[in-house]
Amino acid sequence: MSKYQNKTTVQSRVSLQRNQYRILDASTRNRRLRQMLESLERDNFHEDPHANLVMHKKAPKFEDKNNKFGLSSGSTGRRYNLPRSRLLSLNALIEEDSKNPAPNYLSLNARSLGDKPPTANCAPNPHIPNIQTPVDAKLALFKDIRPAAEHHYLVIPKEHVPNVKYLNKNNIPLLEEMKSFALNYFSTNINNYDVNKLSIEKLPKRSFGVQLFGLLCLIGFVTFYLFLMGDLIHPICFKLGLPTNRSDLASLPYKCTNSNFPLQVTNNRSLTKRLPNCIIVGARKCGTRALLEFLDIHPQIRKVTDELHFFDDERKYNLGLDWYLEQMPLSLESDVVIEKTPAYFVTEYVPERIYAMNGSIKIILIVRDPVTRLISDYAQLASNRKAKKARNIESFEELIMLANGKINSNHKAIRISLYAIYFSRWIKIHVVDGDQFVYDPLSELQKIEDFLGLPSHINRDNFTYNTTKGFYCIRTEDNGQRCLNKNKGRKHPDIHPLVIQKLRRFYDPYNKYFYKLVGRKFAWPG
Ligand SMILES: Nc1ncnc2c1ncn2[C@@H]1O[C@H](COP(=O)(O)OS(=O)(=O)O)[C@@H](OP(=O)(O)O)[C@H]1O
Repeated sequence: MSKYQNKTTVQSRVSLQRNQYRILDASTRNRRLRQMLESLERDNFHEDPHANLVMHKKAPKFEDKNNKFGLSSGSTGRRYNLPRSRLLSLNALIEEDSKNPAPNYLSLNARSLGDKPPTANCAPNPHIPNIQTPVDAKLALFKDIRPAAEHHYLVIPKEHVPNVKYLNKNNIPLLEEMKSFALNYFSTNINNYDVNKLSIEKLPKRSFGVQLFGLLCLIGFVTFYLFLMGDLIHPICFKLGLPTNRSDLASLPYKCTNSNFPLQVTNNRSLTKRLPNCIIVGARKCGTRALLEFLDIHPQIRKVTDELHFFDDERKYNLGLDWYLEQMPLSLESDVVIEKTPAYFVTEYVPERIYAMNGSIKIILIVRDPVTRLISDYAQLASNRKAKKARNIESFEELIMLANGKINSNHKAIRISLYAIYFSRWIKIHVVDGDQFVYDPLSELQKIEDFLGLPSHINRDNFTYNTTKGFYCIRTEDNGQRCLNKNKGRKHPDIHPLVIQKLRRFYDPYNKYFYKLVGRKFAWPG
């Protein structure tokens, strides 16, 4: 073979390889694109800004044998666990439901919270550190055992203030006293301190203060932290522990009053972390966030802000109920603690896990017109993909329809709107009309107060209509409004009427069956 021929052969081999590479590259690119879209889709299912719960670093490891709550970590495969991959035709669904009576969770190792509420650890610490200072009749001042600065002291009132959330303007004299007590100590004992570094915080659980006053079993004393040399500076009013919706703090110190708060709780010593006695399980994109925020107006409702995904996410569930409990807000025994995670409604093994935790837990489901829900889901997906600069955003039709023009009943978003197939797994469930909730939140909220056995509290004055957003928002104390963020109430894409019609036909029988199961009609077009 001549040198020239040899060179040509090598060249053609190179170009062949290049061609092969090109082919390979294209498929790799496709694969990557697909993976990217899939991961975007996964992301999309955690879109609520409150869904990004950071896992606690010190979360206890969960092992079945050590599980003091007696939960099993897996599904027992009961009949009410409809396999996720199987979409029953309506007739098959009705037949299956009629063959099986309502699920009975009594055989689960259920425990009621009322029996023995799990409490946070309030035992006195045997290693009480050196108290450095005067302890006057009303207040105590001592050095923090884990100082965040060279001089880091705490002032704690002996009077019981369960939590910063319970402060109101009546407590201003106490706060003033705490402040001057601290300043007095510093001016006589320490040089060179900076009064701007005085702050109020919720006392962290298991901190020295809690341990020291552990006999009183109080978590969340109001404490003054003096960070004399540290960087931790924030305004004097309540950085921690006060949900923003309840804050009307502006920058004014001590302006922590909110008429919704119970003013007198000083005799109630049972403020502690409790597992939820109510869960909003779904459905996704039906108004779960607005529902939670609006319910939180009630003084006896304590919400968990983040979507915890405890029961549907194996990683979280394996951390055990100790971890779950840790995420709960402080509450009184008479309070209702509510968590919301919309993925619970459609995840087959979740009901069993929830009822194993608490057999008498109250469940809330909010639903809306299935087609609008589906479009809302798509609007979110498209917006997330756009935000992540995805090159290929499928159209709504591409996602929900098969090439033969049929509805793609395996598409997750399509299935979430098939409320009837998930509904019968739940007991003690109250259903909220999400479409009605947009126009008249109060009537739906009042029904929930009733369902939860709470005194009626939420009223018309708690809301104000935001014409720009087209939604009700919470009226704040200064007559302003607090609305949900812009992820709620996105513009929906225009969908061809024929596609809408097809979807309506697809959902109609399932909707009718759902009405029957719930015992209530919804005004969803058929
Ligand atoms: N008061 C108020 N303010 C804002 N938004 C409201 C309100 N009430 C109900 N909704 C509807 O809530 C829809 C979002 O539902 P979710 O909060 O369940 O979404 S998520 O699953 O948590 O992502 C959201 O859906 P889209 O309009 O499709 O974005 C809203 O229609």
